[in-house]
Amino acid sequence: MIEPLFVEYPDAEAMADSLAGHMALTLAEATEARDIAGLIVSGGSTPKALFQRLAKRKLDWEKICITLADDRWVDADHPASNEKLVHESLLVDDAKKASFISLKTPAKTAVEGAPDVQKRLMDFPWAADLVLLGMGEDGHTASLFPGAEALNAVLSPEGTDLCLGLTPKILPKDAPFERMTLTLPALLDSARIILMLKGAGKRHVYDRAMAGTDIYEMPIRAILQQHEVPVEVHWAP
Ligand SMILES: O=C(O)[C@H](O)[C@@H](O)[C@H](O)[C@H](O)COP(=O)(O)O
Repeated sequence: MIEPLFVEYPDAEAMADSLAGHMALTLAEATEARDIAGLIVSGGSTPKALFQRLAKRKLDWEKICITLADDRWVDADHPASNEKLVHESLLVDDAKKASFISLKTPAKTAVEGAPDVQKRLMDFPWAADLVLLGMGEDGHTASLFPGAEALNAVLSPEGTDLCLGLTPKILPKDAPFERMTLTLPALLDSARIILMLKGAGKRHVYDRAMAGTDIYEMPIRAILQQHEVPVEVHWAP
């Protein structure tokens, strides 16, 4: 196994500053090389400071297409919506010119909404130039939750779906909702993956993920232990 590059920062601000620089450079290179860039970002609480810094970068934002690695099945104005976070923290100022593909439809459930989201995602400029992921303390990433009924389907390397609706077996207290998630093959259809982690707890979870191989127990392993896409792990206390 090739170990991911592990970068450690003194604090969360330093991590956000540095990652905003790295991501801006990758996006600038992509818009220059192929006139379009594809960026997949995660929600949750960790990336907000990074989004605010990235939004201030001078980039050809109109050539950048952004979507989410996953979202909670709530309306885009709901406080728990990842789309809301992206609209308020990343798609501001100049970055407003970027195009955004939402993972939410008016369908009642994410499972019912998945075919429409799949159609929208066909317009994303695959392969993604950059995927920004987070990780939960249970070892999930995007919404690839351990124990979820649809986990087999979302992790299947032969799967042809870009996204699927899924309900976490244990609903996270801060966001107890059904999810729409990109599948593992969609997340791996990318040139570079950045995993952004904050706090001692996640450092411990990361070490545990690297110490075992069962991707069903800790789905983040399917990202950390694959050989197709280079992964960098960025951590701050
Ligand atoms: O919608 C979500 O919850 C995510 O996209 C999820 O995969 C997130 O990245 C991790 O749960 C970490 O979340 P925190 O940054 O809030 O710790």
